[in-house]
Amino acid sequence: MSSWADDVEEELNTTSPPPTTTTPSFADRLGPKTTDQPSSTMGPEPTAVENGQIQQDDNEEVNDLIKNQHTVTVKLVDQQADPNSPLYSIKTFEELHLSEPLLKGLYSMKFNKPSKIQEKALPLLLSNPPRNMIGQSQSGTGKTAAFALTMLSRVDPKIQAPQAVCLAPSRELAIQIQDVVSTMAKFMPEIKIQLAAKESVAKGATVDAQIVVGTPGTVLELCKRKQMNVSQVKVFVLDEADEMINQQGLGEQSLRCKNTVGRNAQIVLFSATFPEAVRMYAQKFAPEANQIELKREELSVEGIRQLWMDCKSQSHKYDVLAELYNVLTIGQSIIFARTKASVMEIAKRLEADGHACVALTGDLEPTQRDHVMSSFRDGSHKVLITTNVIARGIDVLQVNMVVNYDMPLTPPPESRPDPATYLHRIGRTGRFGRIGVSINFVCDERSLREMQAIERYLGVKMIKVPTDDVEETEKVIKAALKV
Ligand SMILES: Nc1ncnc2c1ncn2[C@@H]1O[C@H](COP(=O)(O)OP(=O)(O)OP(=O)(O)O)[C@@H](O)[C@H]1O
Repeated sequence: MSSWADDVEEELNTTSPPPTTTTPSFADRLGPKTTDQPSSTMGPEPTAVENGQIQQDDNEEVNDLIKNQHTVTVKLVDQQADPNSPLYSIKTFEELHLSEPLLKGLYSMKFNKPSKIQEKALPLLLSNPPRNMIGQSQSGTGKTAAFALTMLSRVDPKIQAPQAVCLAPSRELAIQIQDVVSTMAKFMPEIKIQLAAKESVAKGATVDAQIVVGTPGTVLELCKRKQMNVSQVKVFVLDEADEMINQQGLGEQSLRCKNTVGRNAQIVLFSATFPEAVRMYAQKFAPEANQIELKREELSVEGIRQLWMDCKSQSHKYDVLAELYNVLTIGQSIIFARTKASVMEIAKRLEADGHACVALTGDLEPTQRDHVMSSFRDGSHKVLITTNVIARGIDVLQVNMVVNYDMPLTPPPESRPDPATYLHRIGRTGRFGRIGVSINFVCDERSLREMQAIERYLGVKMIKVPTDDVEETEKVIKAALKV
């Protein structure tokens, strides 16, 4: 009989990659670039900037807002499941019969009531026998807690080996998830949570934590080196699952990880976006899964005011950004540029012009990345310039502005407008019912069309603010942010 390590080796050699080339991308489904008419799946007309209704208030109020914003479609695999059953959706965490220490952990995080996705997903995630899940809800609505609770509820503290594995697309997100799970497990000292990202596990050390949160490359590497035995894994989670299964490289690694943990694990896929073609693949990845789905017109987070600025040229974009520095530092801001080189260039120029900021790209060493991220999280830096590397999942509540310095595009050679990445980028603000502002910089016909394609796809109308009247623009932004 082959050992688990042999199985891993075999998987690494034999598993075929997911259909990254045959699966049409999200952008493939965009309408023609030149059409001005909205698509028939347009959502409600966007609200005006000054109509921002969502208050940045206490958790209670925010929670109600989250719960009441949208209806979600729940597709149950088990058609016998009774939608009127009290377990179909829950109003309190107590109804889940979680262990006392886990409930204490939740309350210590001030999670007094479940959000809508938690309310719908948790009873399904925790039911027995375990069922796979494909869960979707808008950015910042509490998906992490849903899968964190699932992992913490299913592991046996007496077994000192990995029983739940959660994979994320970036080091920063894996660290954040590990932090959330650890905080939630604060009163469960017998449960260990291990980060599995570059340089987080010493060479030769054995991973004996019950829960492992990491990036797929490192997890595979640890399995291959026999530092981690995944034969007892009961829950396998992919956060940002559409990206994890569909992006070249990541998709292949995620599939190998899934095949390595074996057939019996409960597969849990979560994301704010599941483009249709990727959803079909997700259904193969997590067979017979219960599904919680959003309609296209529900994808946008209502608390985020989406603005745009008509810059004269590429170089004018920098001047406009520098002029906005005052409003960028009201709270915290993330500026997304397309390439690592432009991220570094923008950061260098801002610093030279006396505007403090930090830059994060995949080129930095892990320790540098951690340093940048913690200086942003602790507020010592208020402006972060980055690429798509942290477009997803990052939860820094003080971020109230996001700038798309360059519009998001799918990877080359297609390089088409990418509504999914757009949603994830702007979703770094407006977390859990808070107010946020996003600004798109447009500087020519092409970038205008890219933005319009995203507008049409999402059924939103972005509001133009002037580039030659900083005071007016500041006024609009401050009104939107209610400051
Ligand atoms: N039940 C709850 N009560 C209060 N706050 C909550 C609750 N659930 C989650 N939160 C908070 O909401 C914020 C957003 O949660 P989370 O990061 O899980 O969102 P997400 O849905 O995973 O977003 P994304 O799609 O961007 O990854 C976090 O700061 C989290 O602490």
